[in-house]
Amino acid sequence: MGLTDGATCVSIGRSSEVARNILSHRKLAAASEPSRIHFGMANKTFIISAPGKVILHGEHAVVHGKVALAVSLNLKTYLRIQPCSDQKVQLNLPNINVHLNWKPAALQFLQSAIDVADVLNPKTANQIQMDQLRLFAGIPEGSTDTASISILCFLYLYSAISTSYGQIPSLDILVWSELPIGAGLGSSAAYCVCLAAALLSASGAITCPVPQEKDTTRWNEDELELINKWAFQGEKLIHGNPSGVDNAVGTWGGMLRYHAGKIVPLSSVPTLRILLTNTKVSRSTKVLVAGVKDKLNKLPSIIKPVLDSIDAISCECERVLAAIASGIAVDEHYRILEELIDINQHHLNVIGVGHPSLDRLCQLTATYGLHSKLTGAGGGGCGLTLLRPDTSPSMVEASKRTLKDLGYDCWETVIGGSGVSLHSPSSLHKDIFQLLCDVKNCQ
Ligand SMILES: Nc1ncnc2c1ncn2[C@@H]1O[C@H](COP(=O)(O)OP(=O)(O)O)[C@@H](O)[C@H]1O
Ligand SMILES: C[C@@](O)(CCOP(=O)(O)O)CC(=O)O
Ligand SMILES: [Mg+2]
Repeated sequence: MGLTDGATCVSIGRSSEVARNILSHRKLAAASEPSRIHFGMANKTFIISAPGKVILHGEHAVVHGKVALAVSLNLKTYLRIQPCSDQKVQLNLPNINVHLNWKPAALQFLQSAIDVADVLNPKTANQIQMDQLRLFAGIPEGSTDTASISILCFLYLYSAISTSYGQIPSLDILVWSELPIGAGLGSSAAYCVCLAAALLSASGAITCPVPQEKDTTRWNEDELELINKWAFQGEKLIHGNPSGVDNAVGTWGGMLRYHAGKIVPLSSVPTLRILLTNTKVSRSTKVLVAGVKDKLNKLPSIIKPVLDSIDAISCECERVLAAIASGIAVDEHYRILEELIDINQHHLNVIGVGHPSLDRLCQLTATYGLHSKLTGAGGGGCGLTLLRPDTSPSMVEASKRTLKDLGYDCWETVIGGSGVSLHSPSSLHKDIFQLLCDVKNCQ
């Protein structure tokens, strides 16, 4: 589908016939009139957001086919996309100080290296393709720094999506996140979900449901599925072996039960009060996930039962949350939730993803009668603390003060917001819009 900017008529997508047929068969293409995307000027900017996530239970075990419960956060990653009159593809990643541009003709060379057999079921990048992308970007072999990984992830999604669905024209992409990066709150997945949604829209593979003034819209279910699949390919590049839970939350939002690729939204959940603490100890999800796999391979009879127990914790937690939501024995069920948090934190230490900074978090909150565990990949990063409905504001303030004295960031969070969305600029908080516009525009 061609996405056009009325007067200036900037076409930003021409799907190949093959992709168009498949997609229209799946009702992915616009049903009637083609959608219009308005690019070019400040007021024609197009903005996409995807939320971060908190894993309540099941991190790491979920990589090995166990159940995880995860919920979206009110902290998001934002992507600004606009056409670039300068015949360039620009990538601005202000969080990590990356500002690059390429000639589309040069990127076309990359597309010939990416073989995409099935547009609805994207294949994982192979080593030869990754080497081509790396050489193209001038990234030395074995580089694992943040910038290199983020650039490779963009180049892969750009090349594979334009090979699959249609040439992506010159455009200026900026991704900025209010999430701490590399801290267990799913910034990598939010980055991939935003990129997948933007590039699929620009290629014409999915529609562009342009939001009304001051409004936000979302894609239809088939389109969300496609966004999620491509975001998962991006996560593979960043994480090595992701479970898919983070990109599922980034795509659909809300609270989910994730089990071996099966995503079930949880309908019966109480409003949970959660304190999030960022220990600011940096770590890499990829390294931690690989460490658990090594332990499992080395000591299967010891580690497997731990993962089974984490699975049981997630299932029990789901049951208890439903009971609380129905108002059944709320106090008693909160006690069970606290116990599950304590047990899981011990398990996560056993499988080697704890950290002294997280131990301190747990000990400190325990002095206030509160229960904490790491969330996400661990090894530092963030932990969550469950607050009861009746935990007093003074108790929360006191624990926050003590944690901040340790140098940690600490805030009570809002959970359960929507997944990947398209925003009209006027629907965004003006500070966020300003921030997205302040970063250098396409010349
Ligand atoms: N806003 C962003 N801009 C650029 N890269 C990002 C952004 N958010 C995430 N990333 C990429 O994701 C990586 C962090 O992923 P990961 O280690 O899984 O931590 P987490 O997902 O818990 O934040 C970063 O090193 C970077 O490559
Ligand atoms: C450890 C894991 O369960 C979650 C990782 O989350 P994060 O990247 O630390 O936000 C890995 C995964 O599920 O892919
Ligand atoms: Mg991640």
